[in-house]
Amino acid sequence: MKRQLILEDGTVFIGEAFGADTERMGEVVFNTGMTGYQEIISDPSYCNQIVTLTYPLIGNYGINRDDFETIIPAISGFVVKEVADLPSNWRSELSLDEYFKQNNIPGISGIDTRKLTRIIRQHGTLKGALVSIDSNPDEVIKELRTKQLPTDQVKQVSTKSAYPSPGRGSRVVLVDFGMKHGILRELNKRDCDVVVVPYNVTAEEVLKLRPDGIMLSNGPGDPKDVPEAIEMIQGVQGKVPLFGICLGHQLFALANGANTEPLKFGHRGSNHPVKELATGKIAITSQNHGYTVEEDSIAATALEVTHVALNDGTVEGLKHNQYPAFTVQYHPEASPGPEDANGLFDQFMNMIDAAKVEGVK
Ligand SMILES: N[C@@H](CCC(=O)O)C(=O)O
Repeated sequence: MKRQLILEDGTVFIGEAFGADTERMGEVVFNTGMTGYQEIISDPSYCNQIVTLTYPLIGNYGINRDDFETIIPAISGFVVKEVADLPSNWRSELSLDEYFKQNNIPGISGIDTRKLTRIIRQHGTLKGALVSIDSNPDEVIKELRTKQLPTDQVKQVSTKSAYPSPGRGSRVVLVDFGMKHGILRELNKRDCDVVVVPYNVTAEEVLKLRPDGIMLSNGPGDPKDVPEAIEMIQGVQGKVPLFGICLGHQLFALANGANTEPLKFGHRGSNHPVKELATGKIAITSQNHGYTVEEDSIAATALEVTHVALNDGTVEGLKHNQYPAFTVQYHPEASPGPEDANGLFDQFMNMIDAAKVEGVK
């Protein structure tokens, strides 16, 4: 069966349908990772996005029980050059086609993903739709140009109520803006007594849980669409050590008076080099973000830039000058991707231990 991928700039791609027989609209973005498609399709930060992978053969090791980043995937659609019909791996339980059918996600293959990626790079991120071969492209293009995509993605993917993930170590309140399981895995590995809370938790509710540390998760969309989280961060920082990842990093910046802005086409891949300014050390990192903290907005705040991207010089890490609080734009939990930055979770544990002895100031 044929299917169309239509972009708001008027480009129409025709390819083979796989996955669910349904139509979806979303922001079209590309990821350059050569492996890790299972983690990518289950990363809640891709909510409302149609993702294309630049690596040409996808699905060859199937879908397994262990590599999910969430239970219910939030991605809107998937675009590949070639999809493997017969996955081969000892852990594989489903093909990509079967998984997408089960989760009502449409896919398209047989597309020139190099051409698509070039269009996104030149035009910037743009809206697109996966529609049936019978749809009229002109009507779809008109709809893409006039219709706004939803801005409540964080609400869509965050937990509705708090739940524990118990351990015997430090109590960490993990604010779920669309949390990847990898973050919870890293905290559990360190025996943290984690309480996962919804995105709209108040500072009072967080402090009532008597946390030793607060973790701000990744999540989809524009950080400016989550004002309640900015207020919460202002109410907890300086009282408890804090660590933020990706959307959590952007929200921390906004809470301290810095600004965020959209990148032309984002950073999405598993080999983005990042430099730590204090040591000059380079880490190869996993990234997935469409927004960035505006560098010029930081000077007037109590924040300091700790890390920068080597590809384009954008801000990749921040710390607070007075409080035990630091954040990164990239993904130290990896999944997928390199684990060079995993030590940041240990840094957070050390910060928590120091605060237990010395207090937070
Ligand atoms: N949604 C934010 C953050 C992504 C994330 O937290 O993974 C962005 O695209 O910049």
